Amino acid sequence: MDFELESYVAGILRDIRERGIEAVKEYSKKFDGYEGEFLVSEEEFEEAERLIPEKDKEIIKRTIERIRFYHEKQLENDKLYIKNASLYGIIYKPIRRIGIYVPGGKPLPSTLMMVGVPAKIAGVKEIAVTIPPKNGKVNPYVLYVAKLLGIKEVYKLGGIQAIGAMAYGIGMKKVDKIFGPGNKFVNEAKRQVFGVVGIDSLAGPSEIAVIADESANKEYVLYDLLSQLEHGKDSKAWLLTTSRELAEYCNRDGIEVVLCKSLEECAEKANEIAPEHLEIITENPMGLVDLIDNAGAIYLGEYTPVPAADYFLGVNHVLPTGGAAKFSGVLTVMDFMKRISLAYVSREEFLAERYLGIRLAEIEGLEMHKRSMEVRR
Ligand SMILES: NC(=O)c1ccc[n+]([C@@H]2O[C@H](COP(=O)([O-])OP(=O)(O)OC[C@H]3O[C@@H](n4cnc5c(N)ncnc54)[C@H](O)[C@@H]3O)[C@@H](O)[C@H]2O)c1
Ligand SMILES: N[C@H](CO)Cc1c[nH]c[nH+]1
Ligand SMILES: [Zn+2]
Repeated sequence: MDFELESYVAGILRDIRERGIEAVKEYSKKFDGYEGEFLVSEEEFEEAERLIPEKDKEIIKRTIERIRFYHEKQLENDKLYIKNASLYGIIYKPIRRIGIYVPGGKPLPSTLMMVGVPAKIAGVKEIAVTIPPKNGKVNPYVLYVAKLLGIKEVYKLGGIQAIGAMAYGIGMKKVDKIFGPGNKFVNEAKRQVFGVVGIDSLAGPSEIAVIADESANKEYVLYDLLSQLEHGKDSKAWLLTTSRELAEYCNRDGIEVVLCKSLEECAEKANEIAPEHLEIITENPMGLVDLIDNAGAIYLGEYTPVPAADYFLGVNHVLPTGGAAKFSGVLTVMDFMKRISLAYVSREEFLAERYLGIRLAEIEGLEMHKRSMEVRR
């Protein structure tokens, strides 16, 4: 836990809560050099669309199709059953209003695809998007993706101030849950507003761990490790290997190399790290899957590099980091839905079984609970 970061972010969030839009404006000016309207106008959407080459529009559409294909399979049906003429189960309802944070230090339109597509499949009605502006503008590809997904509410807001604005409803209608990854400031702000709103997961600075043996192609492994370090100075990369030669080849700045005696030891190291992404490039990658409990995503073999998953495989690239893969997982369609417990009990079953509740209410000393069940005829 980074206590300095915690109190730094808490101070800014408190200020935003207390001073509202004035504070949001000040932090936008300070951190993003932006002064002006936050909501993106219709003209800005149109200008963005004009800027994008037709070929790129096709790339984006095809990628969205692939992401949709993968995610449609995740939608769960209500689970209901009837017993003694009573109805029991779980029904699912989409969250009404969500906020999507799109990272903007290096703008990531692919992240809006990864969050927007499952949100739409789940049936979320209202979506607000925030992204830090660059030179006063939103990345045109992000606006084009928003347009394709039918999202009209995009705000030029980044960092802690974007999370505060979405959580407390400042300069926009409050959202019910915030989705999307970000740097350490964004991630910590999301962690701190949890409870005021929901959050998807702690999806902070990118990470990769690679388990590889002597059979792995050294160049492939090295580029995969470097790919995630490219996201920023807080990103992490680990190589867990049984090959001394590979260990030496990948011994570069930013890469933590662990030479292990066996692949089982590599797997156990991976479980301790709980990396966002775990690549397994060994002779028999499937053979290790059973040994892995903690990873946001597991990618097997030479042809499943993380960047392919980041962009075009269709799998989701919003994943837990910083060890959060020990208790949470990849973003799915069901993160955009709430479970609601449903019961419709028949008189016959109620009267036959209420003695259980009546006695338990006596054990707990809750008289009105007991009466509620007793008074019914
Ligand atoms: N885990 C995942 O699923 C996942 C997916 C995609 C990207 N990522 C990560 O998202 C991150 C994106 O980071 P980014 O920086 O490019 O964009 P970002 O939008 O997350 O952060 C940029 C914003 O941070 C704020 N900021 C910067 N310095 C600050 C300071 N000193 N104090 C307060 N606020 C400050 C500014 O408002 C700035 O606009 C990367 O670390 C990347 O690895 C993670
Ligand atoms: N690797 C990031 C997730 O950690 C996702 C991403 C987006 N663009 C490129 N990469
Ligand atoms: Zn990436």
